[in-house]
Amino acid sequence: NLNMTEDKTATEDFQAGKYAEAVEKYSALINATPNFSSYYLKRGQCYLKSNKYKEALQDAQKASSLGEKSMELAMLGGKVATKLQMYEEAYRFYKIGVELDNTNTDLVEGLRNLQQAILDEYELEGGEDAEKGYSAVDFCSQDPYPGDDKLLQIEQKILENKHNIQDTIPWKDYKDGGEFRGQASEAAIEAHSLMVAGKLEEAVQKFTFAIETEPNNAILRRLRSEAYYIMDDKINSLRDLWAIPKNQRRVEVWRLGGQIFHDLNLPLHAELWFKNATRLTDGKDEGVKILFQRTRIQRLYAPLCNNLAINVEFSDFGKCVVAKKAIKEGEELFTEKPLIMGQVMDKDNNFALSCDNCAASILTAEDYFGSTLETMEPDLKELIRESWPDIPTVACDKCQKVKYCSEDCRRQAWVSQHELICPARSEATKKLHEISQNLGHGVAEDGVWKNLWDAHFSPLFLARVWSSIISAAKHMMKESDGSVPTAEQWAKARSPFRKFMAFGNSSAADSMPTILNLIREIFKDCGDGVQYKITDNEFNGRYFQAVCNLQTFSSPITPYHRFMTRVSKLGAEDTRGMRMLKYLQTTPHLNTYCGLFQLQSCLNHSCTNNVQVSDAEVEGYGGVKVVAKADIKKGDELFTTYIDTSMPRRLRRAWLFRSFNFWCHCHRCEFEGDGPEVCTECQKKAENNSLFLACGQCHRAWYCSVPCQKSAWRRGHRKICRKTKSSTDAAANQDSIELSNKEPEK
Ligand SMILES: C[S@@+](CC[C@H](N)C(=O)[O-])C[C@H]1O[C@@H](n2cnc3c(N)ncnc32)[C@H](O)[C@@H]1O
Repeated sequence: NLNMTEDKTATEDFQAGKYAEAVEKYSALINATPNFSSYYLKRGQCYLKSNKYKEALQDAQKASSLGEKSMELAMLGGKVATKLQMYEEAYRFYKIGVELDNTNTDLVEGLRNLQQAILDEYELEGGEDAEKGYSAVDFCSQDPYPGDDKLLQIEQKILENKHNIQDTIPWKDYKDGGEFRGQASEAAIEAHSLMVAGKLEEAVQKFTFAIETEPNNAILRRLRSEAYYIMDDKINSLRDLWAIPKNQRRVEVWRLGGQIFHDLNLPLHAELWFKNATRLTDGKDEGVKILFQRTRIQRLYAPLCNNLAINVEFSDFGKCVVAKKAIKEGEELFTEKPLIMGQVMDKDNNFALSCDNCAASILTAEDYFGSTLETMEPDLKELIRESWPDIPTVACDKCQKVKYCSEDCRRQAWVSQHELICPARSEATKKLHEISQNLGHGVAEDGVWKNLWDAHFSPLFLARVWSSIISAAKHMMKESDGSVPTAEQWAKARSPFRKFMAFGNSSAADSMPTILNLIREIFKDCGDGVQYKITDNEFNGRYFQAVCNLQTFSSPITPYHRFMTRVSKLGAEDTRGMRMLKYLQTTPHLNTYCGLFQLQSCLNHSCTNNVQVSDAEVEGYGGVKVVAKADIKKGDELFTTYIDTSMPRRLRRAWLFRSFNFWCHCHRCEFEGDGPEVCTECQKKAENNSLFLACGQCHRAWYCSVPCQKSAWRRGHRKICRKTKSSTDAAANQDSIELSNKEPEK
């Protein structure tokens, strides 16, 4: 009663515009009943009115973590998060409203403002003019992988035994061969002319004569090597390069040698030679760096693509997936289970109902039917007892919180990562689990409850990456009876994660200090005398690795589905099947996880994607499958989509930039325009308030003239031009409310 009176006077203060007084009263109410979401919501509204956006957002987040789901909350959180430029957070709040009533005019207005804010930021950053593609090769390292030295020795044996190329070739009394003398010089000039004229065999003969006269001339060797290479005689070509002493090999020598090793399928040598070419050019020769990455990507991924219709290659935007042969629409291209998986921040997830190691659902009949199970007809109960899959669910025996679908999964998880991050291990691990449960909220160092984490994946995911690296290194250390892991063991433990690129242009360490400190605390002492210090750089790197590569997925087949299958197989004479159906109306919610997938993460984004990534069960694990959405020609790149592609061009691009840090370079972005003010083809601006005409078919490109329209059509507009459907008309008119009710796929 006391609360009701206080609440009433606080509301009166609010209505009278006395926000400070109202805040005081709501704060007192919150102190008395800290778990009542409505007071946070009301106090948040007072803060909003007083332009105290941070405080308002904290209250909205607290109300949300207490289970509040109302239009008021959606509007409060959406508005203040937009003001604070926390667009993903704003979108999360507005989605609560969309689920309640997506026609609400305030909500539509709020979403429009959110779109505008994102677009404004895009313009502020310079929009199209500021776009600079990143250089993918610049953030791909050329460091060797652990074990590369041994592979190099094996290649060396192949070179000696199969190609008869020995390690050392005598090269005595070398004189710099800049000046050719007498006969050798004449022969060399003749040979060069023959080479230019395409008379390669004669050129080789002349070079051979010149080399016999002056055997230690590096230039002659290189030229003859080039002639051999054009004649496709790779071994002789290589012999000449090999004969040149290392300190005399110029960039062209290292590059050509790298190419030959690549062609001979000796990738370790190819990498070594390209690396030397990179060194000699101070890393300024993009071409040679790309050649290095092509070789490396092929050696790392060819074994994974052996029996598949796809290959992984290296393109301008880093790795990409390419069709090895023609692919038909609907064809399944590959399935994959994650290298590592973790939780995503979704309030609908209940992780007690799935296995923390393989994502399989561990839903019991009791979980699914709830109290109806008690009142069900006995023969149906019997059917459930007989046919609902029996899952030997176990909990971690230390924390009793994390659940697994089997003893095997429990053991696997413990050894591979859970031991170090089990909530029962320390105060820090406990806190990190709590923050994850509270969807990223918790008490910061300053004692204030706030949002501590700004990503759709849980901070536990990052902790899991480190714990799996440290666990692997410790395991190797123990196997070799060491007292600390060696540098090689650390490198081996980290190497699986090297496949995932990381790119970001902010500092996660600066914006999420509480989480960084907690994670540091967790790994400060990893047991057995092993310590791990996480630098800001490493934190940022792993964070952006997750941002750029994580894919959400669910384990799609639950005990409910298996039960359904069994029920559907009951004969027609068995009436239990029909009677059971009425209890099976609701499909259970599938917990969403995120994972790093080695092949799937090589798929680039396009706003006209030709493949679709969806959930799959892979060898008993939750995973993904990739299916062709259209016919794909041999050699074409495969693209997935990371966002809702019904948005108009500018918004798609701004959204991709904000969420994934890149400006989309897909075909559709190239051949669609932003509006009638600028010619999509030649970028000319319309003058005197006149606007350019739109493509009559798709209404998504505008041209200043017929020649521009024709040129665009020829260059590629025809590939993306589709008749605009009524549902996307709005998007074409910059009026895209689709944003509000479609969830980005990634
Ligand atoms: C999951 S990875 C895709 C594979 C990536 N190319 C690699 O080398 O690992 C996502 C990253 O690829 C790049 N990317 C993907 N699609 C792109 C596109 N349409 N335009 C520009 N960059 C793109 C971005 O850097 C993005 O963060």
